[in-house]
Amino acid sequence: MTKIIKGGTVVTADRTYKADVFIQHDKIVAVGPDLNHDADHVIDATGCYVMPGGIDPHTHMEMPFMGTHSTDDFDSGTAAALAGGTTMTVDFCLPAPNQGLIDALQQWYQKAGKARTDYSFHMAITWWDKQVFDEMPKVVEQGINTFKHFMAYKGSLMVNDDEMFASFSRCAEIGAMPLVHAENGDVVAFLQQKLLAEGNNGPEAHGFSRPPEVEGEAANRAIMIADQAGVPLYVVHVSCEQTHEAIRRARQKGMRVFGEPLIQHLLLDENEYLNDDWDYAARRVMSPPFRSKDHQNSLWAGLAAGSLQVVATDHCAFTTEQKRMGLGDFTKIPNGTGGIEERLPLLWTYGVRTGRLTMNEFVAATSTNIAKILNIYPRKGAIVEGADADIIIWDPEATKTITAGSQKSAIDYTVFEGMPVHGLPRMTLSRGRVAYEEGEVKADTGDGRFVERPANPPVAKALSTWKELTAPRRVERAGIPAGV
Ligand SMILES: NC(=O)NCCC(=O)O
Ligand SMILES: [Zn+2]
Ligand SMILES: [Zn+2]
Repeated sequence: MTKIIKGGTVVTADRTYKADVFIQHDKIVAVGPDLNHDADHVIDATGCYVMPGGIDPHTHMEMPFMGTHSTDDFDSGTAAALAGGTTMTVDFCLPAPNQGLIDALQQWYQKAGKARTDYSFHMAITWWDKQVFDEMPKVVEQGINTFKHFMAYKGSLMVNDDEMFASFSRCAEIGAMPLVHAENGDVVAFLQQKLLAEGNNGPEAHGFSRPPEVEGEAANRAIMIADQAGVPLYVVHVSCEQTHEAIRRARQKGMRVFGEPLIQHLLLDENEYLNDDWDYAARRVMSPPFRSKDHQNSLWAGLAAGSLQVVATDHCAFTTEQKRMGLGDFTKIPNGTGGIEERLPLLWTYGVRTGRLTMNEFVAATSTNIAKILNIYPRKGAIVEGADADIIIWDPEATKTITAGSQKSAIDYTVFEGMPVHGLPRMTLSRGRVAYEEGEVKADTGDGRFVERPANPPVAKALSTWKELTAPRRVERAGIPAGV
């Protein structure tokens, strides 16, 4: 099976140029101007950009959380992904208390059997003892090189500093990278109880209970712990200047820290929680919460400056009925919002079309940077010979208004309802197959494949080399033997 994409403009993280793309089976085998290869299918990309498929490194499909499960599973969630130009998702495997990592992984492989996109997992460290320590290298052997730590959700997913330091140190030993959800869970728990006691029980109190300082403190703490453990760090859902500042400062000091804003935090602000309609506000409850416009400006600036690298979604979609579990007590509203179908069109419309990002920065933030961080580049995140043929044919002139009625997600609303977008995928190819075209998802349930991610990405190797070189060393003194 061969295909040729003709007449388009290839946009990658570092170049924009007129070129055709020739695909054989699941791989790109040639990229260049006016290719005259014979192909079984010709795809006309005149007037379109040809870009690497999006990679969303932060999703929660069918996530067991807060007494329920997120409603988009790997089937509906990855259908939505393809419709929005995303060809790979990375979900979080969450072991239950005392459950082994490998055991939990079997459950996630089973759930992900329904995926229509390629996928991988981050393994969450939700508790700590020798079994977890022993199983971490086995997880890495299975092609998972990232471990997630929740510094919030006290009493469920949260880990303490000692557990985090032990796990980060283990990551350093096995060439893996820790991720953190950075919020001070103890302070959040205190503020939640205080607000409830004062009669603040509506969804707006969710925002009051998680101020930016709570996030910035935790991010800074995780960064310093990672530095002591000698390991790179990836901070998920960076929502505010305080966290961005901590990341920026660390990077300026040479620390290997990455930051991931979400499309929701870039575009939706804290006023959403003040809406008169309880359902409207509750649907937007996620952690960290939406912030002020100043924080949004900081995140956009970080993407342009390179201090923040990746735009994700944290797609974790609950229905209105599920959100109503928190009527009368905001702490029981399942935390999470959707965005996997809208991420690329929104970032294009409000990033590229406004001049806040270049097209190349758009590709970097939605695909290439995370492919490098996750050590799957250039198999993913690139339009080059030998890469997987995960490609978007992007029509920069296509428009629509986002509405729940036409989304692929299984929930009954979208937090982006009514927002116009200008720039949409006309076609999405996943490993050379047409997976989405003109409104229709063509990939079947189960077409996705697990993508193995090898340990020791270049940044981890460089950092461990440097840490070894600069490690404290005993000064040898004449006449004083070691151990005295
Ligand atoms: N973000 C959120 O509110 N829900 C999903 C779980 C998490 O990432 O914290
Ligand atoms: Zn989180
Ligand atoms: Zn998340």
